[in-house]
Amino acid sequence: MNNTDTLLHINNVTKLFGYGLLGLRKFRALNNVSLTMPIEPEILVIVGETGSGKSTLLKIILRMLVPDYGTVLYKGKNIFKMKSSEVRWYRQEVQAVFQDPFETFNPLRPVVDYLNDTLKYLLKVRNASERKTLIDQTLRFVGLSLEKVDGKRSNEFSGGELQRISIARALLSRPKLLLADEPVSMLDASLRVDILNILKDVKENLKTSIIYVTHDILTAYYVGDRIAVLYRGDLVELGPITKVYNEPLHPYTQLLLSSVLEPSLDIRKKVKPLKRSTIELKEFLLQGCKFAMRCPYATKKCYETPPPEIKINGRAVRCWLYVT
Ligand SMILES: Nc1ncnc2c1ncn2[C@@H]1O[C@H](COP(=O)(O)OP(=O)(O)OP(=O)(O)O)[C@@H](O)[C@H]1O
Repeated sequence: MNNTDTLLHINNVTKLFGYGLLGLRKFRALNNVSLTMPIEPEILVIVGETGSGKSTLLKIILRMLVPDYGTVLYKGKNIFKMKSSEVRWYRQEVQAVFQDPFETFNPLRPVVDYLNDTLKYLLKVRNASERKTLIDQTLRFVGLSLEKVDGKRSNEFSGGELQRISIARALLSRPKLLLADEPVSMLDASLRVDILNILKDVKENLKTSIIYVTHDILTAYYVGDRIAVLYRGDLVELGPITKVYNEPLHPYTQLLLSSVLEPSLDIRKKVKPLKRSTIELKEFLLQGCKFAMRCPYATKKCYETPPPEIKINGRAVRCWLYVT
């Protein structure tokens, strides 16, 4: 895929973090991760358990963290080599919604001020009545209105309403890419589907692509077009979500899905239990496949040599099981 067909191209991105007493030794929180999103809108789900590198990847895309190796191209431009005018453009094009909407808004400020600020400072909309119109239009898109929101502070809204307002704030600049970091995990189950439906509308009607980060395999299936599975910084599997759910290739993906899919996946019985505190760093430091210590199929080679990326019917998996 060349750059003109590509919205986002993450190319061999590696992020090192320090560990140990002085933090002088390094582990790879992201290890040579490559991922491409096409220009056509899609919802790409990034799934993985705590510590798999999901937030690190999002922070890199948001330019909050700089990778140690690799590049990130947005519409062909290296996001870490942008001029200040390009950075402003990038902030309009790429917006984010976070897990806890109550952390997004200071309870002492009316929430509408945040929307106003985005229009004033990011988009330079100087006319106050134009700002009101844009705010009302965008709030209506998420099922609210300026009338319902005006003058109120965050503590006067439910979590679901506040998450809608966060999404509206992110949509004001008509972004082409929305990063949604666990946007429904703090909400009651009954409200989750409303927010997920808004994300689907954003893709369908505004033609905005979405990276949806989650632990939750069920909401992933509900919204996602493609899924990327991260394990200890390795992208272990990537593909269309229905194909991956119907036939997970990587033993870790099989394990993730076995908690929700019945009845044939018996891998849970075979996988070694995880003792998080001791095993996490050991896994990050493994030379070979990071899942080897838990994998029922692991051989000596899995511990020693990183598996190559194998392409199978429009999907990609990193596992020695598929190397013929
Ligand atoms: N600034 C940092 N310094 C050192 N280690 C870090 C730093 N940020 C993250 N890590 C470590 O990097 C690994 C990946 O963390 P990351 O937050 O990206 O995972 P995650 O998949 O987003 O987890 P969660 O779902 O809990 O948010 C973890 O082991 C984490 O402890």
